[in-house]
Amino acid sequence: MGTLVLLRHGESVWNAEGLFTGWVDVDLSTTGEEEARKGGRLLHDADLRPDIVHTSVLRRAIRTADIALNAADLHWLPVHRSWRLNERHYGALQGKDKAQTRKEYGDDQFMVWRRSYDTPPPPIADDDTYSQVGDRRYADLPPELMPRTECLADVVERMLPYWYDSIVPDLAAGRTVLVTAHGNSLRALVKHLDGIDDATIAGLNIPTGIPLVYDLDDAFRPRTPGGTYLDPDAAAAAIEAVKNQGKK
Ligand SMILES: O=C(O)[C@H](O)COP(=O)(O)O
Repeated sequence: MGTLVLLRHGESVWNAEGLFTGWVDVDLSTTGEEEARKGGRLLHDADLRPDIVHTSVLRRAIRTADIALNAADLHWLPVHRSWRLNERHYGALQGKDKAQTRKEYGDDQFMVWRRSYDTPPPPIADDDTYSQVGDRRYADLPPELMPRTECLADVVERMLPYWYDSIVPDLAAGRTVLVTAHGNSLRALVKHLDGIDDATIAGLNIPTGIPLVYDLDDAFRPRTPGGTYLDPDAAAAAIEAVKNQGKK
């Protein structure tokens, strides 16, 4: 029931520099801003008109929604933000260079930290420059919910309440819903939607800035498994680039 559009934020400054980002609040690069505009134009050209937007509390997703909506002439839409749509907290890897980490710890450990379903990176110390402890935007979060690291299973667990409580009701009301979020929070959502098993999800990557459209049935399951990218060729190339991060 309803149409769901998923949009990963455009390239961020730290994506461009090859750094693990997680909950660090970095901005879009100029390439990322252009990707967001292109994402909005793709929506417009496909005649897809979201009625409502859900995004994280991180600047790269918020700005992507803003730029894309502006390009689609939908800048006036209501937007809801939640920490539950944030990127996966990357623990002590936040701020670290992906290629260097891969060299230092080896391919296997690197991939376990990036893509295993249930092994989180080591936790970040509260006094680390890239810790979010004390960040005002999380002041209302019960302390036991504030992550110091997360694996994808943790993201599924904290994202799903938002899916059921905030996004599904919009879909049930017949709205077209745009979710502008992050590589791993969207992987968590796609895992749920498509019923992907814990091992197979390791091979799924989400490209930046290309809308992925899901037509949902009455049980809020995709009519077309995997959904449809509005620019499939660009998506395939960008997916390959995400996969190869850290291999420079
Ligand atoms: O947080 C990050 O570093 C990226 O946005 C996602 O990174 P990944 O593709 O290495 O998980």
